[in-house]
Amino acid sequence: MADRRAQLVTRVRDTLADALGATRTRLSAAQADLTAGRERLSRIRRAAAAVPERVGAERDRRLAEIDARHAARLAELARRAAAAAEREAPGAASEQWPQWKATPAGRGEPAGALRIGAVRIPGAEPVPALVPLLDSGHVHLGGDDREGCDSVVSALLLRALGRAEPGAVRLIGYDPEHLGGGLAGFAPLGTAGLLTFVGPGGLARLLDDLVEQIRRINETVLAGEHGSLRELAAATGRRPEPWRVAVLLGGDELSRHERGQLDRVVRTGAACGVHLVVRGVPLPDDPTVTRVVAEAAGARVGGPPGLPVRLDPPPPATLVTETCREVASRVNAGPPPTPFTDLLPPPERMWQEDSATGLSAPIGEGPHGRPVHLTLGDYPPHALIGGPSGTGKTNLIFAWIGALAARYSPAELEFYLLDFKEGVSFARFAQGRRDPSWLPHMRLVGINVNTDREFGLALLRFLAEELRRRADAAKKHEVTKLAELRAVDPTGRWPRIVAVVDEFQMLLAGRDVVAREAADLLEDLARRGRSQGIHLVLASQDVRGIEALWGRPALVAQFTLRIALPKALRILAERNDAAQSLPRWHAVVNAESGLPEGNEVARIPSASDWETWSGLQHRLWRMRPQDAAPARLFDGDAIPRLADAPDFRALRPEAGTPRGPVALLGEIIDVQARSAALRLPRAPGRNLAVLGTRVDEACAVLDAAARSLARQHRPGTARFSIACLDPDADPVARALYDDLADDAAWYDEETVSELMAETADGLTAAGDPHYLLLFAVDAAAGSLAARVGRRTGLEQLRRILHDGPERRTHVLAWWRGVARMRADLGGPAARTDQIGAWVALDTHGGELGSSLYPGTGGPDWYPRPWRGLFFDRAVHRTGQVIIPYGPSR
Ligand SMILES: Nc1ncnc2c1ncn2[C@@H]1O[C@H](COP(=O)(O)OP(=O)(O)OP(=O)(O)O)[C@@H](O)[C@H]1O
Repeated sequence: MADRRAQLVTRVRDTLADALGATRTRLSAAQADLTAGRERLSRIRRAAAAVPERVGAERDRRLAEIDARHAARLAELARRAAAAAEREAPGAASEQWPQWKATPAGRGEPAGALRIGAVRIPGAEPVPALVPLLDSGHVHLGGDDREGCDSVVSALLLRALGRAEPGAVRLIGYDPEHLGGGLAGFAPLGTAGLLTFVGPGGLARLLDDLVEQIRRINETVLAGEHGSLRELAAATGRRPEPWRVAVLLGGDELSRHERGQLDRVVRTGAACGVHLVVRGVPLPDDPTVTRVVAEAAGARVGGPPGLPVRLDPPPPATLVTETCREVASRVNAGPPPTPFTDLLPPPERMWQEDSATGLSAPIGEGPHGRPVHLTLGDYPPHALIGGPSGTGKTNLIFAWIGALAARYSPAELEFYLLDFKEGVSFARFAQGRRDPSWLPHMRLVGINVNTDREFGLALLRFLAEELRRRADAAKKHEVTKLAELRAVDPTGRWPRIVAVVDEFQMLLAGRDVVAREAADLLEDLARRGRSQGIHLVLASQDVRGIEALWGRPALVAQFTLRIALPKALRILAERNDAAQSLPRWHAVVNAESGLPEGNEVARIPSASDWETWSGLQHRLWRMRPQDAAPARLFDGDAIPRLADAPDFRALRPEAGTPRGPVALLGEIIDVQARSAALRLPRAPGRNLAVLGTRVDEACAVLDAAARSLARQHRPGTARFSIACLDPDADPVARALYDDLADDAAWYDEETVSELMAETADGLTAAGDPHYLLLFAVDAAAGSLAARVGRRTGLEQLRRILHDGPERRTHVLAWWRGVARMRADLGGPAARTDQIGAWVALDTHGGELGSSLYPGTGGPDWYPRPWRGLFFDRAVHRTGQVIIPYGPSR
């Protein structure tokens, strides 16, 4: 029992132990679960707690991002708006006052809008607040901030002035309450007529006047061709009318008429450059009206309601007055000339015109901005230009030549130009050392010809010859005019010729043969040149020049084109005094022989300054035909060189003995730079005397003669005997002796008698040519007076002079005076026919009379430096002026 009990107890104990164990296990499992659950819970709680924080951060991040993008976009838009404003209102239109200066818009460039302040945009840079005015519309100011309005008015006016060329903006003020006080700073403009005030009660008249201007501009300036002055300026680059800005500052209520006129101006003014800036006068609603409201609380522009604007401070008073003073003084100084390029066709149209019927080119701008043309052809054929010194004659010639040269190719037009006043400005048409270009149309430029009237004569003779050639060709083709000749001979070269002679009165001055022949030639050319395409353009600063022509009514009548510069006298017809009131750089162009009804006033551009001219010349030079030769430049102040002379270069040794060798003595004053040539055939009298005391010139003549002769003989086939009797001539004679080398022999005072004796004795047969070059031969009179054998040296010399030439022995001798030569030839009454040719230097015409020159009294010759008069009795009727060649070494 006890066992059973014990067993039972044990079993129960076991069972309980098992149960306890199981329970413990479960408890610990449950506790583990509990811990895990708690942990999860706390994790979940933690996680749950983190969710809103994250969402918020994300939201904030996104918001910040949007803000930043917005701000950047706003800044970008503001920057773009500012950049656009900068473009729309460059320079003076928007610059801040401390740096402000006038920056006029270029020609044809729109004037743009004007800044009055800055648009306020919170968080962004301010954007300039612009108001369109010039060529665009009108501005109406309102609001109780009077000072704000005043500063807008002065800012607008100053900026408008600064954006336009001086004189291109005119202000009309109507300020009945303050009698102009509001515009006081602009008063200096009044001195140039750029600011006018209309008194109280004058509004109707002012508006009537504006309406009338608009009507006139529409009718005569725009003339149906352009919609507005802005379009005209864009198309042509010219602005023929100023902008007119009427500033109306308050006043009484408008009458019906005034209101009607004001409405008209608002609607139609902008196209004609007529604008209103108005305060205290209502303006009708119109797209052209910009409203600015300035209140104490702030200003707004555009609208209503408009954009909020912070107005700029007013421009400093000194800036306003200084600017206005400067503008006025520029205007008072006269209008600036139009640019030279206005006279030129665009590059692709250059050299496209045909000159068959005439030559036409603009010379400047007329009062309405239209070009004024100069035409040469059958009518008018020739032109006279007149104006006192400094009024722009030379410049006008440049402008005209440039305008023609750009239109017509060198095959259509040639120029010959002669300048009788001192100066070299025309030299640039020819090739120079500084600038290798030349004007391809220019055939001849004569400068510094004031003492060489013969050069003018040479040009006229040359043109007369050309006229004859053309007339002959016309006759051959049975036509009468150049246009017809060109039509029947299309392959011929028949350019029109324009010969310009500046200060031409010099040519006609004096009553000598040169003046007489020049006047005759001019008259003939003027009369007949018209139909053969030869046109004369004569310019003079001096009324005497014109009077020289006036004596020949037939000549004057041909010059139907007249161009008068300011204050020119006598160029226009008698009662036509239009030139007297011309402003600077203007000309009256008149193709009706100067009758008042033919007057056209042109503003002449500046064409003669170096850069302006060379721009065109270089362009045309690059276009020149391949075979184009530079113009001949005749410079009266320059000394030609024998080595450069075309006639000298052309000389070659002939096989055998040349039949008629030539001695070149100097350059002829003519169109082709030819040399004066003395032929030395085997014929009596073929000797040369150089007469005068000038050592350098005399040496130069003998030197050129000897060198040119030597060039025609092969070495060893001619003799040159050089006798030098004046130490001053020694260097030249020695250099010649050295250069002629074995062909030359040297003689001096001691040996000259031997030369005479030996030469005279050798004159029995014609051997090799022998040239005696005697420098200052009269200085040897003493030694030549002595006998050598049967005869004196002088007798030998006379014999050589007499018999030598037929035996190829020629004397080229320099005597320091006519009387000395005569003495050597046998006394005052001695014959001189063995002196077949002479060159007179400082020897007066009167001394050359009797047997040396045909007729009585000798030639018209007044000695001048580095010139000689050459006369060859075998070929000349009158003497020929020559320029000795410069030293050869
Ligand atoms: N249309 C013009 N616009 C601007 N400047 C000009 C104009 N015409 C001439 N000039 C200037 O005026 C000055 C005198 O001009 P120019 O030499 O042409 O006068 P001129 O009548 O030929 O005088 P002169 O007979 O004394 O030589 C020059 O400096 C020239 O540049």
